[in-house]
Amino acid sequence: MHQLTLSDISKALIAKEFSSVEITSYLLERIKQLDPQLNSFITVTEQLALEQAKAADERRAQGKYHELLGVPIAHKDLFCTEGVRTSCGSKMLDNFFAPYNATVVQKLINAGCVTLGKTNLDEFAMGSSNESSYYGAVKNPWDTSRVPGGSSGGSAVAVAARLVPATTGTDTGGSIRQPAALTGVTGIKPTYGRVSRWGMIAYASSLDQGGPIARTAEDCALLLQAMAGFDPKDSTCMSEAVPDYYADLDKKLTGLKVGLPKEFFGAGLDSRIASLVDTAVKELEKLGAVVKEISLANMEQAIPAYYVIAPAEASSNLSRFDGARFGYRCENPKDLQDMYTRSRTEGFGAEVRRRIMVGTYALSAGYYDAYYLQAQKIRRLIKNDFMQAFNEVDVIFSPTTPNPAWKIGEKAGDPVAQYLEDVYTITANLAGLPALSMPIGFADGLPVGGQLLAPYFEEGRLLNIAHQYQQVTDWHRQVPTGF
Ligand SMILES: NC(=O)C[C@H](N)C(=O)O
Repeated sequence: MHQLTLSDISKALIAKEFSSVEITSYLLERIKQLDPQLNSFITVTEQLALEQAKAADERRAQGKYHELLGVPIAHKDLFCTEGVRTSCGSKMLDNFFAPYNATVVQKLINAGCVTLGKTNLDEFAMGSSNESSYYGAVKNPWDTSRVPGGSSGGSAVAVAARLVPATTGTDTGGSIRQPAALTGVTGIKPTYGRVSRWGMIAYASSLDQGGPIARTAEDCALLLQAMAGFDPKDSTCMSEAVPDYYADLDKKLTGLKVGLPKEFFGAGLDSRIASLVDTAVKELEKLGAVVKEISLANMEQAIPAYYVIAPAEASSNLSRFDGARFGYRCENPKDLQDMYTRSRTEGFGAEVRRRIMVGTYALSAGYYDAYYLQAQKIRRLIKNDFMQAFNEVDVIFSPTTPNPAWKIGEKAGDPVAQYLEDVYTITANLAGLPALSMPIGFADGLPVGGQLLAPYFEEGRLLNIAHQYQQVTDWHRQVPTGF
């Protein structure tokens, strides 16, 4: 049963081959047995899941219909879930039980999804390896001595290890696509404003975007359909109508113009990944695509710009965690100042503290012009590069990451080495564009992802291309040994 995809499960539930309670109990048991070696869940909501599954079966018996009715999923533990711990991977929120559901969570509940639990992540989504979680590192099921990527590492691993057919994730600089690539699954970061951020604990508000992680593009389409759409509670959420992603999946790719940005294939790219991207491009050509070299000239500036803007926004967003209103408070504070200082020092891990300090510095008087303002100017140049490229091509293709999964601990002492792993993913966030990662092969047994980027609100195009690619390849069907 665990090898079934989200859409297989949806169809089987509709055909009454099994009930939601049956598939839910089965997966809960599987999580119990297998997750101790992976650590992909922070909280398993067994009782809630069984109640929701029972309710879904009852709704179905009454003739109610939704593709997702009774389908089990899990949420990255930074989406607020009513009455359930929402930790953000931090000691700071270890005792925080959200009093309400994030819009994404509520929309999926309304559709009839069953919540199996909350998945592990880098603390406050800051990281590319899932090692910074207060709840411990997540292991990659393809090689448990390696990282799964981050920050949505738990979400990607739970899908890759067949513990759950699909999960939600969030992506600020690659947090959906990079772990999807490193674990051999499919994930899409929608256009900024496509999915509501209400109830998603904020990291960098101008970059954060929620999206689905699943085994196939088809499953991502199903889930995104239910997640996307206008929300009056998020002022940056767009009112653009949500197209039928599922209906577009079967479109042929004849004449599709695919751009290969030359800057994404330079120094630093693992040669095994370069050759897998090459093979994937040939596959797209066989499907009718026309390939063209393009240039995204300012891409080299993306990492420095992102690692000023994201920490700057984080330093502001995380100021609310002061020991007074939310989460962790230190023992026996001497006075108010001592409470703030010790609660924050003890409640946040090293990487979060580093980013708060970098961000506070970049925003402080005298340095604002030198760093933050410059970074914003680069951001605009990167967006302009994309706009120009999309005058020439329909979609851009690149590697998702420069390297496959590395050993746990290997880059732990060198934050910049980790930041460099985001080199191909962060431009989409800086420009606000939709981007998808799909499995395109293996480098010595480790999964490799290919990234597709499209113009604003063209999520349907990305899902269509990935779906067509997945009809003629079987990388997404490979299963890690033992799962
Ligand atoms: N949140 C993300 O998208 C991950 C990114 N590597 C970061 O640490 O900012």
